[in-house]
Amino acid sequence: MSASDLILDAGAPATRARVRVPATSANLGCGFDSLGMALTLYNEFLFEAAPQLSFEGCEARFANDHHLAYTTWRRTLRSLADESRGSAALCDPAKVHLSCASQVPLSGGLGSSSTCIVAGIVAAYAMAGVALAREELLERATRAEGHPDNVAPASLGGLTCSFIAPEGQVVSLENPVDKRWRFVALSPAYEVRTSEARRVLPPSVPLEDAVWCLGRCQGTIRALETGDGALLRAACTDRLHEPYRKTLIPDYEPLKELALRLGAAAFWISGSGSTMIAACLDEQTAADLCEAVRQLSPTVAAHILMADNQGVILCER
Ligand SMILES: Nc1ncnc2c1ncn2[C@@H]1O[C@H](COP(=O)(O)OP(=O)(O)OP(=O)(O)O)[C@@H](O)[C@H]1O
Ligand SMILES: N[C@@H](CCO)C(=O)O
Repeated sequence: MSASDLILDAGAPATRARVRVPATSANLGCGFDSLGMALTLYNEFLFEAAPQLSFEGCEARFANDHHLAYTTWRRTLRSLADESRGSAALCDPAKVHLSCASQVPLSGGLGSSSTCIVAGIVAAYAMAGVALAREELLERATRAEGHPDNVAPASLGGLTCSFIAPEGQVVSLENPVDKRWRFVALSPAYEVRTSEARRVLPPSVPLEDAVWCLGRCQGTIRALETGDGALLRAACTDRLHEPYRKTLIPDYEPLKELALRLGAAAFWISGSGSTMIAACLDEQTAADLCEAVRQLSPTVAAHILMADNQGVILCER
């Protein structure tokens, strides 16, 4: 195994671990359930041995033993102990303080659940002192999330194209994103749950719609890699999920019309929504769009982001 295959080196067992995980935009239009990209918006989680179980920095509804980062951390520690790997002696799952600093909106579409899952796994390995290989992180995180398109870029950074091989192995191909791209994330105040957004999809799609997306996927990857706005405009449109899901997002049509009129190269529903992304090739277009969105839809939060080409990092242990 080469050093680049490792997310984390083995070390001494530790009583604390602080992990930072980027937000992610899945699908990128035509790459339903396979493309994803990490963005410069972060959730940070500090796990620390404490006299009792306690939570800080998260909404009251999550401050309990069902918190997704906590349950993932606890399950991962148990599984490492079952496999007799590392030492969990310093971290009693019932006695931990979880402190969260969250930038990723909870309205959905920017991979907030993946930040919890990836952080819980990395923190458990760090505290047990076990080395973590990228394949192992991808497989554990995909099993927990159900699909790899958010957890892969959250783990590895950049733009990833992922699929699950017949033997169950998660394959994820990384592509760096051109630094000129600015991604304007538009997050309405209302939430769209992934489960609800999957329910509105048809069980099968016409062959021509599947074909529509195949070539466009490669075009979208190339355009994001090279900063080719005309190619992104031509390639980045979808027929597999957006036509069905836009009905769940009342702001979709007016914001798409506005973004394309002001010069964005492409506009997509981020993940399963409700967040939407406008891809712009320069800072000024992105700033103009934010200002126009403030006028048109003041309840929609607008963030100008870049691609994160790094993925999860262990900040301290
Ligand atoms: N910061 C957080 N703290 C605790 N739980 C969280 C947090 N973020 C997400 N979750 C859990 O994940 C659920 C949201 O997952 P969901 O997949 O619907 O949204 P998402 O990951 O933001 O969207 P998408 O996968 O479309 O990008 C929440 O209901 C909660 O259970
Ligand atoms: N690919 C997933 C991402 C959301 O988690 C979907 O669109 O349902």
